[in-house]
Amino acid sequence: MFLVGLTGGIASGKSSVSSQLRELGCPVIDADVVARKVVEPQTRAYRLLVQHFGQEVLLENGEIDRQKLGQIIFSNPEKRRVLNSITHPEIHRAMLKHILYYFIRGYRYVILDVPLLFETRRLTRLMKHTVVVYCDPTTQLARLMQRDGLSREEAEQRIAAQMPLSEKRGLARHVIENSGSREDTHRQVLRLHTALDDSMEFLPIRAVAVAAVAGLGGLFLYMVKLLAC
Ligand SMILES: CC(C)(COP(=O)(O)OP(=O)(O)OC[C@H]1O[C@@H](n2cnc3c(N)ncnc32)[C@H](O)[C@@H]1O)[C@@H](O)C(=O)NCCC(=O)NCCS
Ligand SMILES: Nc1ncnc2c1ncn2[C@@H]1O[C@H](COP(=O)(O)OP(=O)(O)OP(=O)(O)O)[C@@H](O)[C@H]1O
Repeated sequence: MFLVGLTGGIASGKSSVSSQLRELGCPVIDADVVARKVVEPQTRAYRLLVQHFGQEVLLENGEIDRQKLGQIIFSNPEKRRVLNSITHPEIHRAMLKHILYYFIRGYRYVILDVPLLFETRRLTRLMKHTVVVYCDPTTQLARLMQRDGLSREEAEQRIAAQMPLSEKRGLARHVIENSGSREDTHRQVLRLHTALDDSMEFLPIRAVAVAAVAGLGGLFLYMVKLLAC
């Protein structure tokens, strides 16, 4: 099995592309969804968040107030670093479990939708393919302001909290240009899907695992036979 890292900038269109890939039958793990699960009440990350950011980042029902936490961390790099140091190890652990699930089910590849893929070098090294969903800066800003109801200043702050999208584009093996129409993007997604389906596994891990188990089984039987003689 191999891993495909799908990334981009905030509001560049990752979710739109990943939902099209899901419709084509690809397994996709969404880091934003995982990130929400790992900070649910009773979790370790939740307790650490309350310890560091205080009760004021909680809603009345005890859940994390994501809007409030977002306002704090996107305007303060040090607090963002603290949030990342609490959540990222938990996110990576949970994603590994999802990957194992797909591995056991026999999928050839899994797509990881990770906004901060290139900001986290440890993860990047594990990817056979990297895909950046790109759109031009003006379009990105306009889409972000419209989708999240942010002022220009707030939206610019959030974009500045990530590695520049143009830099990410230079690091990726595949680029999906999403400044144009949804149809245009869909055509590129279809091409990417074909490329992934045609991609060879560098190391057929599944076959190696099966061979290793079969080999150990054979050795065991041989030993049993020897001892029985
Ligand atoms: C800051 C939080 C509370 C805002 O929650 P909210 O529901 O409003 O947004 P959501 O989680 O859907 O994220 C939206 C986008 O913001 C960007 N973003 C999120 N966290 C970060 C971060 N720490 N640094 C830079 N950009 C970020 C990503 O592009 C993401 O796709 C939340 O994003 C969070 O807990 N972030 C820390 C975990 C993280 O790094 N998640 C990104 C996936 S690894
Ligand atoms: N080709 C397109 N044409 C018009 N609107 C688009 C296009 N692609 C995406 N959008 C819109 O732009 C916004 C951002 O897209 P999307 O939510 O897919 O981005 P994202 O990269 O997943 O964002 P985030 O990093 O915040 O999770 C959404 O409102 C989406 O509907």
